[in-house]
Amino acid sequence: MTDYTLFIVDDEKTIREGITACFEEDYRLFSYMTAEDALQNLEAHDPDLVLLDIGLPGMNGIQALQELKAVNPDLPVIMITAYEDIHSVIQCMKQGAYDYIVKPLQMEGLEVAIANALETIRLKKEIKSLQEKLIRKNMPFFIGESQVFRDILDYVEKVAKSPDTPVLIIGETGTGKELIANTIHHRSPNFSGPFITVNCAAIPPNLIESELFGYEKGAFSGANAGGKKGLIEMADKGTLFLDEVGDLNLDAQAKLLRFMEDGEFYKVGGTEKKRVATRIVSATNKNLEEMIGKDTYRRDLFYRIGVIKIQEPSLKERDDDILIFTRYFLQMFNEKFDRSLTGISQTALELLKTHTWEGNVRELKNMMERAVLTAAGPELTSEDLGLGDFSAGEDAGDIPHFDLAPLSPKGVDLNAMRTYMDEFYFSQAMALAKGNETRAARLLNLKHHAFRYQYKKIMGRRTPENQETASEGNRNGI
Ligand SMILES: Nc1ncnc2c1ncn2[C@@H]1O[C@H](COP(=O)(O)OP(=O)(O)OP(=O)(O)O)[C@@H](O)[C@H]1O
Repeated sequence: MTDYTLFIVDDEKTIREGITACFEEDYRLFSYMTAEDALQNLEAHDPDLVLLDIGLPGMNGIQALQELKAVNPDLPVIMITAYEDIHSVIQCMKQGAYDYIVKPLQMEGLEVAIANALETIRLKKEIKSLQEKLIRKNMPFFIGESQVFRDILDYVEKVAKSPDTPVLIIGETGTGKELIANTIHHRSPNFSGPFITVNCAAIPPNLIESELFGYEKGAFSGANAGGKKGLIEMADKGTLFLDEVGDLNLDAQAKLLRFMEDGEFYKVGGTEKKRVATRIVSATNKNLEEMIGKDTYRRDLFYRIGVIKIQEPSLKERDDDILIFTRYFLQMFNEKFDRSLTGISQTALELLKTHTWEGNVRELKNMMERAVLTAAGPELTSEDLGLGDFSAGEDAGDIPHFDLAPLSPKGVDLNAMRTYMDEFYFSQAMALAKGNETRAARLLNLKHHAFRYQYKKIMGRRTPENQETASEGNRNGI
C-alpha cells in the first residue's frame, strides 16, 4: 500500500463499494455518503486526494469543492459526474478541480486519473522541499543578540510576506542594509525570482534612466546596436534593490515614481508600454527628510518607496553585539585562513567596546579579517587590531606623556585634531623614510600592516586639493 489517503464522496453505495474494492490494497480509503460528512472528517484524516460526486444530496459537489479549496487550495479533487451533467463539470474545472470521470465508472480510467493526480502531488511536494532547501542555502546569515536587532528581524519576517510592498531601509554605512534587503527577498513569495541590486550612486546621472528602464536600438549615440533590457525588467517576479536611493537625481526620481505608481514603463526610445511585477526595496544612509526640505528629494517618492520603513541601528547603538560579532568573525577568519588564534586580549576587548565604529559592522569585519590574517598569536592584541595607543606595550598600563597645548575655553574639535595629527605624522614619517613604509612604520612605532592600513585610509579620505597640500608639506618638510 502507498502512503496516500483518498476520500470517496458519493451517495451511491455501489460506487463507494466498487471503488473501495478496486483500490483498498493500494491506498488508505475513507468513504462518505455526503459532502458534510467528508468535510467534518477532513482535519482528522488529511486526505491527499478527493473523489467527489457532483450530484450529492444536501451540499452538492460544486459547493463542496469550494469548501475543500477554501480549506486547502492545493488539494486535488476528481469530480464524478453523470454524462449529461457536463456543464457542471466545466464549472468545477474552472473552480480548480483536478480532473473528472463520467458514470458509469471505468475502473481503468479511474486508476489512471488517480495515478496522475497523485504523481502531481508528489512532484509538488518535491518542488516545495527543493525550494525550501534552496532558501536555506541562500538565506543570508545574521549575527546579533541585542534586543533592538531581534526586533528588526521580527519585523523583517512580517513585512517579507508581501510580494510587492515597497520597503525603505535607513541606516549608516556598513550596518547591514543590503543583508536585510536580501533577507526580505529570500523570505518573500518572490524568493525564486531574481534579486537585482542597483547602486544608484555608481551609475552616472545621464545613464540612470537607460540602466533602469533599458533602451530600444538606436535610442542614443553609443547605445548597443540591439538595444538593452533594463534592470527593472530583469527584476520581474523578483526584487529590485535600489541601494543609495538618496543619490538619484530629480529627473530619475520622477521616472521611478511614475513606474512605482502602476508598474508600467517605456524603454528609452520605445513606444511599447511594458509592465513588470517586482518588489522595490531601497536603502540609504542619507537623511531624505532633510533633502526634501532642501528640495533635492521628492516627498511623493519618499512616501512611495517607504511604505514600510526599517531603521538599522549603528553598531554603537547595539553595543551588546560588538563582542558577539568579534567572536564570530574570529572563528570565521580562523577557519578561512587556517589559523588557530585562541581569543582576544583583555585590553583589546576594552578598546573594541569604546571604539567609535564609524564604518559599523563592515569596519569590524574588515578589522578582524586583517588581524586574524597577520597576528603573531596566540591571541589577538590591540596592536593586531590597530586600536588604541600601544606604544607602551599591550598591557603595560603606563600612559606615555606628551606635551599638549592646554584646552582653551573655546574647546577643541577633537576628531578634526586627530585627523590632522594622523595626516601630519604619517606624511612626515613617509617623507623622512623617503617613501619606505617599513621605516615609516618604525618611526611611528607601528607594525608594518597597521601602518599600511591606516596610511591607506588617510590617503583614501584626502581630496585631490588636500593631497597637493600634503605633498607640498612634504617638500617643505612640514
Ligand atoms: N547582522 C549581521 N550579521 C552578519 N554580518 C553582517 C551583519 N550586518 C552586516 N554584516 C556584514 O557587514 C558587511 C556590510 O553589510 P552591508 O553591505 O549589508 O551594509 P550596508 O548597510 O548595505 O552598507 P552600505 O550602506 O555601505 O552599502 C557585510 O560583509 C555583511 O555581511
